[in-house]
Amino acid sequence: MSEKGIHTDFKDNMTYGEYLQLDKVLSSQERLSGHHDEMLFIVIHQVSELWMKLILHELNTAIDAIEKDELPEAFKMLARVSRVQTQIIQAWDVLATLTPAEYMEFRDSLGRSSGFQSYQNRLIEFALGYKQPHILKIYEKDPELASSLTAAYNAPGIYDVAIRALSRAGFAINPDLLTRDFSVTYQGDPTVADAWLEVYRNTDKYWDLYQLAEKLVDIEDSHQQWRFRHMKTVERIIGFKTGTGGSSGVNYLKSVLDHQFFPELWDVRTKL
Ligand code: HEM
Ligand SMILES: N[C@@H](CC(=O)c1ccccc1NC=O)C(=O)O
Repeated sequence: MSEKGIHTDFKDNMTYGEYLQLDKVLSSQERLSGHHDEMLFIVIHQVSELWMKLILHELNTAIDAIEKDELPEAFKMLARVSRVQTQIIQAWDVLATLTPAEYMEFRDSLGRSSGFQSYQNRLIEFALGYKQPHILKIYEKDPELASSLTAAYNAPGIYDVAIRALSRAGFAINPDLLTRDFSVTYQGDPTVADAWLEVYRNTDKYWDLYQLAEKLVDIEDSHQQWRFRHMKTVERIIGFKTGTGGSSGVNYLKSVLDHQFFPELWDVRTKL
């Protein structure tokens, strides 16, 4: 687990600012409009992107751990993801102090840029299994980004590896699911529903799989809360104006709330 020893260029007299590369981090808040409130807008996005970086780091390592049946290690990372999600959900309270009039003072200086282009948000949604072909087109002009996004797009998401763990634990999972085309968003399967039902009915016997399922529910729940707070904060700031990224705005953000990442983990609750 430890990455110690990879780097050999430690400096005895290294300072706090050098270690954290604060020269780069703290010189990256350029208010294009010069408006006072644009600082809040930039900082909230940068903080969110930094937390997304940690989410991805944990989520991708958790995916590898689940593939290796190292579930306790995965739980540790998924619990951390949940805590970080709490932070980015609460960040909306800070942004909500931005009034419509304040935002309109600098909105034009954002041009056509939009959170729609957040590369890390896409990677998170891919890791959670939400794949939509039109998303890759957003990044066509940047071949480097496009190729690493495509790799994540084609790779199994966390729910795909959880389904493979169910199969390894002896559940009769539809074999097509184990080697399916992972670039297609998972649509649900009765064999997976049956397996989770068995896990939830026999929690003592399948304690680790039950823990895994509940950790996944925590993460989906929080991801949806984040999306909902985004949608509602956007509504209070720009109402139903169209988005700078070219979408309908709030109505588009409402429509993505419909997607369920781990459908059987929600359905099982009705059956218990
Ligand atoms: C005043 C604040 C904000 C407004 C008015 C706003 C507005 C919007 C709108 C209208 C969209 C739809 C795409 C478009 O047409 O532009 C969008 C997408 C998005 N925004 Fe924001 N946003 C705000 C703050 C944030 C913050 C703080 C984040 C955090 C990183 C963020 C992340 C995203 C993401 C990831 C999407 C893509 C959502 C998806 O496609 O599912 N936004 N935003
Ligand atoms: N889509 C927003 C603009 C926006 O929020 C934004 C612009 C540049 C960088 C990040 C942004 N945040 C989230 O979408 C709007 O329509 O006002």
